[in-house]
Amino acid sequence: MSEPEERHEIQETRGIDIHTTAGKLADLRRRIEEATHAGSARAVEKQHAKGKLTARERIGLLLDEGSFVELDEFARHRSTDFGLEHNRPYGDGVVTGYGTVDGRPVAVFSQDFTVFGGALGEVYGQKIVKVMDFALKTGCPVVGINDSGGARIQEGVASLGAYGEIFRRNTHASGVIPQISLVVGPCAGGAVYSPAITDFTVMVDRTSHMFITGPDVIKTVTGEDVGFEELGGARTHNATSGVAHHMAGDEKDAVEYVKQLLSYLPSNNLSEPPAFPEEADLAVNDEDRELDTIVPDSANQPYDMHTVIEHVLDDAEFFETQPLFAPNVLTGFGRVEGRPVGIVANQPMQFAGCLDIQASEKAARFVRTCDAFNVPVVTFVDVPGFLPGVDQEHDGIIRRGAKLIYAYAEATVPLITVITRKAFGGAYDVMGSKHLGADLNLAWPTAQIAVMGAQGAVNILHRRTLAEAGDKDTGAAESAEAVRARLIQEYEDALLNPYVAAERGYVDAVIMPSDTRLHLVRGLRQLRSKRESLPPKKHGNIPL
Ligand SMILES: CCCC(=O)SCCNC(=O)CCNC(=O)[C@H](O)C(C)(C)COP(=O)(O)OP(=O)(O)OC[C@H]1O[C@@H](n2cnc3c(N)ncnc32)[C@H](O)[C@@H]1OP(=O)(O)O
Repeated sequence: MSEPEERHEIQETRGIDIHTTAGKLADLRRRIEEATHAGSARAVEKQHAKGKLTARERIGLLLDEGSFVELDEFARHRSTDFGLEHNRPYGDGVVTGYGTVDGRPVAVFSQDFTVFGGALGEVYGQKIVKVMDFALKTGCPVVGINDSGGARIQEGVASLGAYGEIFRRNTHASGVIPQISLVVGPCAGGAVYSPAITDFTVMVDRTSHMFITGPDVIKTVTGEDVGFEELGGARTHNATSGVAHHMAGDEKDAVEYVKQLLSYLPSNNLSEPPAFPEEADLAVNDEDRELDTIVPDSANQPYDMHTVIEHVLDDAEFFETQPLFAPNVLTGFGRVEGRPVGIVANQPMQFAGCLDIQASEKAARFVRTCDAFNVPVVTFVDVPGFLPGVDQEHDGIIRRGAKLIYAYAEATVPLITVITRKAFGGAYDVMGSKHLGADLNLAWPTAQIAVMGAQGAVNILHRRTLAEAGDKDTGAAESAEAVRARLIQEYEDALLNPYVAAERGYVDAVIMPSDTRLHLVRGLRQLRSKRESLPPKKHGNIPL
């Protein structure tokens, strides 16, 4: 049936005369109704049975009530292959538009699995591209809600082209407007690269899957047996691959996380993150004083860096990103005096806080996100160095660890670094050091800023003395162990402190731990007017 015939039939059956104004209005209402229920009742039921919401229900959860304005509601494909001409639902399987989150403008697209399994065709792609361009022009974040079987097979290369257009928009929008991906169903094949380019990806435990090639293809090609969950479930991408930034228990939790994330980010790179101006009480209180005893006497004993972070942030609220990935470095947002800050911190509870490949990449990406979106970075340092190991070397710790240096060195947002304990070797330089451009570098009296720890240093510096002491162990005035202990003590007293660095201005102040919040408040206030620019260039060449 041709399109005019089809339309005529519908009008007749519904008793609408589109030659009258009332009829035209009724016709619009009918079309809206049809567009709103584009997926079959059976498909919606199946969707709910899987514990998943529909595309429109998700938008309803995300946006402020009544704020959603839909675009391209009546767009539909014009394909004629494989019988597609008989199935032309309004919207073409994706709901796009704009609205507000906490009163702030946000653009959104929400893939509708109940229509063609959310598979992306030419028109569907054009809708996404249009809303992304709209967001870029108006300077508002884009939230992409992904639940799709990927490229619409019937539309072939037109579908692949549409993906390419989306990837290009993702790239051009990167660092201009925040882009957040909610993956709430399948996201397969090359389709995964759109979320991968965005700033944050949130997945839902058990119902989200991301993979380039699925279990069947893997079985055929490599013989490996793996299920969807293990291959590309939320836990895998949160804990193992680092693709995702949050593993939500359900879709409500996922949407809540996205809303909170947005609250720390500006609408675009030319505006400031939203602030709740409130003046901090600068008097040191009992809670602040708890930090004076947090660092154990023994350098080998860990403490939880979360506690330090929570003590300096407003209401002790630390909104962590990627908590399950590379837990030896902590990243996330918080507020100081109502203004967002990004936190990067070594975590002595994991691998003694060593930096490894995953931690370096996690922190580097986070620093760059903060820098792109005008969020000051506060860094807490307790790092014994880079994690030793053949795997680390062969997997590229040199190239991949360099990303963190690059990220700090090119960041022009306010940078404040607090060394709580160890800052050894290259890791000292990497973790927001003065030398990479931090604005204010503070150290606690417990800081140990040196090339390496005492054991390693004494072994190298006093190898001969220790060997001789070992030879004479029997009957010597001073046992080998006593010699070692004395040399360690000498090294610690001479070099394992913050004062050698302070003498050189590498740290701006040695502070009481209990004064940390006070220093952050004052420093961040002062740095609000910071202006720094880098040499003009097309773009840098970060070691990828
Ligand atoms: C640059 C991008 C390149 C790419 O995207 S390459 C990747 C291409 N996509 C894929 O390989 C995934 C194909 N789909 C699947 O494996 C499964 O449908 C998937 C996503 C795991 C979901 O499985 P189920 O939950 O069991 O759902 P289902 O299979 O019954 O699908 C529901 C309806 O959606 C349809 N569908 C799914 N993926 C499609 C696609 N790519 N193109 C066209 N139609 C597609 C599927 O035929 C089914 O339709 P119907 O309800 O039976 O009419």
